[in-house]
Amino acid sequence: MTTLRLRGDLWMGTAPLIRDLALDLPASRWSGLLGPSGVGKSTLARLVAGLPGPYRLEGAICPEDGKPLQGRVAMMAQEGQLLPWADCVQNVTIGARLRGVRPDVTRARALLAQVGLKGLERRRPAALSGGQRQRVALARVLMEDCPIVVLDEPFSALDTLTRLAMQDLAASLLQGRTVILITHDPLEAIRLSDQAYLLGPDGAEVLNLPASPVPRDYTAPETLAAQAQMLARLHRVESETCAG
Ligand SMILES: Nc1ncnc2c1ncn2[C@@H]1O[C@H](COP(=O)(O)OP(=O)(O)OP(=O)(O)O)[C@@H](O)[C@H]1O
Repeated sequence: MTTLRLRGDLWMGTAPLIRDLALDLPASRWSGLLGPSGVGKSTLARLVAGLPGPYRLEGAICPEDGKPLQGRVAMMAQEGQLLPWADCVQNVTIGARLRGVRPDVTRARALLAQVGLKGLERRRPAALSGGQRQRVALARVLMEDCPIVVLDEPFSALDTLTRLAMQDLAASLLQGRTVILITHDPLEAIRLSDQAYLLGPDGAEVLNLPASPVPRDYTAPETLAAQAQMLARLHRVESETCAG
C-alpha cells in the first residue's frame, strides 16, 4: 500500500481546470473529493486511473513507494459501465480477457457471491436492478485486486437506501486499499472518508470530518452536523464559481 502525492496544475486542452493542486491521498484510507460541477473531479479520476483524455497534469502523481502507478489502479464509475451483452461473470472477468489472460471464473463467482449476487451470475445488466449492477461493478473492481481504487460517483444513480447499503458494502470490501472517492453527496463523503478535499479552480482545501471511525452512522449527530456544514460550504463555492 502506498500514499499518493499529487501536485500541479490540471488542464483540459488549453483551459486550466484546477491550479495548484496539492493532494495527499494516504495509504489504506478513503479520501473523498468534492467540488462544484465541472471543476474537474472526473478528469482527476481518469488521470489517477491512467485513462486517456484531452487533459494533462503539469506536475506529477508520486506514489511514495517510488513504483509506477500503472497496473495498480482500478476504477469504478457511475452506472458501473457494464458491457450490456455480457453476463455478470463475463463483466467481472473482462479485465483478464482484455489482457489476453485466462479468466478465473471460480474467483469471479466467489466475488459475485460476496457482493450478494449468488444465483444471478448468468444475468445480463438489463436484467439487474441499478443496485445489483453496481454490485457487479464492485465485484469487477475486487477482481482486479489493485491496491488503489478510484470510485467516480459510484452510487449516485441509486435510491437513498440502496446507496447506504452499497456504501457499507464498499467500505467493508475495500478495506485496506487506498480509495479515492469522487462524490457530489456530502453525506456519502462524510460516511466513508478518512479525509476529504473540496476542489475549486484554485486548488483543494481540506474539509472538516467527524473524529468517529468510518463508515459513519448517518443518524449520528456529528455526521448530520458535518453534513449541514459541508452542504453550506459547497453551496458557497458553487455560488462563487457561478458568479466568477
Ligand atoms: N473529453 C473532453 N473534452 C473537452 N472538455 C472536456 C472533456 N471532458 C470534460 N471536459 C470539460 O472539462 C471540465 C471538467 O469536467 P469533469 O467531467 O472532470 O468535471 P466534474 O467536476 O466531474 O463535473 P460533474 O460534477 O458535473 O460530473 C468541464 O468543463 C467539462 O466540460
